[in-house]
Amino acid sequence: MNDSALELPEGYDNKFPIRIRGLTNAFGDYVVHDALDLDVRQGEILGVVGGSGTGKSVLMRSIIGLQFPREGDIEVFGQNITDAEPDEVIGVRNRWGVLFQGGALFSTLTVAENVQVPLKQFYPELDQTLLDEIARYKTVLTGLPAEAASKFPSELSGGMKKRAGLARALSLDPELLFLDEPTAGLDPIGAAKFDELTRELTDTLGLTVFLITHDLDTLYAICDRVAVLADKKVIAVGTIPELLETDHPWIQEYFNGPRSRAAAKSHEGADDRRKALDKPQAGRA
Ligand SMILES: Nc1ncnc2c1ncn2[C@@H]1O[C@H](COP(=O)(O)OP(=O)(O)OP(=O)(O)O)[C@@H](O)[C@H]1O
Repeated sequence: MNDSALELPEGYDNKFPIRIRGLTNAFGDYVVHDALDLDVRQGEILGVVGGSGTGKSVLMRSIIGLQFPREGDIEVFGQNITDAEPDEVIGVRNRWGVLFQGGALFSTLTVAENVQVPLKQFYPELDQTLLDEIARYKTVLTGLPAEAASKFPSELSGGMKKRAGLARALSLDPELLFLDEPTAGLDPIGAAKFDELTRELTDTLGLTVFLITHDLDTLYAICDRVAVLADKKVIAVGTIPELLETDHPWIQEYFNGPRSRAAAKSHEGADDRRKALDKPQAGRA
């Protein structure tokens, strides 16, 4: 879909599809982020964690232009999107896909029609036959049966809705994928399958993934690095072993707690398996 190649700014080397510097977000007097910095590396799945209300979703919304920051710079593919007019960043906006919490599917549209929404928005010239073909392909790509394309969200299970939301997020062949708590509400088997799908699609499609989660299994199973939000900033970013070396109390409590240790144990070897698959080491600190 992205034939309308974005003119990358001179000097941009695509190592960091997202760079954030000095980001401040506030609602009235309530400051959510205060001079937050973050780099997301090309090709990685970056897990974003933090206590409830630390601003993970607000951070994601800032990057995709749904939250106007009070201060700071956000570059996506080398282009500063914070002070740009919507028209100026259209070439960036069609290079990302978003799976919002809960899927956020349009309930009156079928799965295929949901997948076609971004296509129609960015490529109004596409004819219906092609739109149907793309929607069917994206539906199957996310592990749904082809028949699911003609179903309405109310006819799908929770796991199927997530996959349908993912199909829509992938409709424009994005390079960047934003996932907001993708496994929330799924049973453990469904969650593990969704994790596997995320890893597989990331590797085969060459995606960079910004993944907000509370799911420790997801962090251990598929994330290359983890960014920790606390104290209005990203206080640390690295692999889980690297984070364990930091002495911030929240990080210690989070990753050394019994649930984290259980998740670590059940995913022992996940890192080695990823390396064995010869995954490029982008995203490794
Ligand atoms: N539109 C808004 N108006 C006012 N306050 C908001 C708005 N959106 C978010 N907030 C506040 O910003 C803070 C961060 O919210 P955010 O949803 O980003 O947290 P989060 O880290 O994603 O939390 P959770 O893990 O519970 O989903 C919260 O205190 C929230 O109440």
